[in-house]
Amino acid sequence: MIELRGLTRTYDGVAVVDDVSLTVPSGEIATLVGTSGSGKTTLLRMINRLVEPDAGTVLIDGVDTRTVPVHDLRRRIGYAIQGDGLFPHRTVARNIATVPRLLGWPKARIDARIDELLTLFQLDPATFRDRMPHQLSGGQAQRVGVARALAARPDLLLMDEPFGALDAMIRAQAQTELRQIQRQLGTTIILVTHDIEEAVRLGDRMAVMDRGRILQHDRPGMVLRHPASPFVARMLGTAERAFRLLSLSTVAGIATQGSAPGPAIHPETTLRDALAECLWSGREALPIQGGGIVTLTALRASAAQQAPE
Ligand SMILES: Nc1ncnc2c1ncn2[C@@H]1O[C@H](COP(=O)(O)OP(=O)(O)OP(=O)(O)O)[C@@H](O)[C@H]1O
Repeated sequence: MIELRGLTRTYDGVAVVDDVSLTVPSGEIATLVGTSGSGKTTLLRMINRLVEPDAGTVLIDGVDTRTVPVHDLRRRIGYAIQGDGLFPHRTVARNIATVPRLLGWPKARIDARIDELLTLFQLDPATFRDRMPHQLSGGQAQRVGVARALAARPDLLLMDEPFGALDAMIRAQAQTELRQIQRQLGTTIILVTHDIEEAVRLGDRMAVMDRGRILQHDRPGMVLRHPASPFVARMLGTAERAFRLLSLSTVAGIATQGSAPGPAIHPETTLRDALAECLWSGREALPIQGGGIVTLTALRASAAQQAPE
């Protein structure tokens, strides 16, 4: 579990992070969204002490991070940033190996880990292991950046816009991969993003920041249904809220028996995507792979049920 208590950081007399407290239970993903300059990156960097707080404490599993030598702390915490932050003169393999080498892992274990991570991120090890960062596309470099952050299996992973340079398709894929990896390893993740969709999709809880303060911190469904203020509602995109809520559930939950014409959809398809498919193809119902159908009526009923009173 990670606990931030009363964290404050001031620059030029302005508190850019202002008395922020936040608890993230172990094995959860907390997403952090907010206006530009609201202090998200500063808050994240106070956790691994790349920025020292002026006040407040960070506890990781009950241990005050000030009592841990900074280099030990940074080795234990994965950190993936926008851009990728790769060392330009090191191969992909050497980049991924950075922390395992510092920790003194045997070479065979490091090599196996590099191949495992490259495969996980759909980068063929034989092709990519010896490439230099400038020989990668932006999206490939970002995936290597995330692989490097995960290399030593950190319990805590801090991510600052890690998927910013990915196109929509690879981005969705990278998000799914991150979720799978996180579930497998039980990693606790704090992820800063500008993408509300990403925050809703990935966050067990999401925090909304403005001017150094957290305005709301709750399950995405709760934030969408009950934004704490008109400002939060605007941030979430007032007109988009209904669709974002629909993207939190899959058709498996509202499937009924029956048959319907046309191509079948996957049971994990979100209600939002199913609605789009109904509208786009002009169908009143869609067959689901493996049996059952989802109807437009059920989609509308589900949307109405989720709407705030
Ligand atoms: N080293 C610094 N010196 C002075 N001011 C700083 C420093 N680092 C950050 N700031 C200021 O602190 C505020 C918060 O910055 P921060 O990068 O944490 O915001 P952010 O929410 O991550 O922004 P964005 O979404 O635009 O990336 C900004 O006004 C920024 O200009």
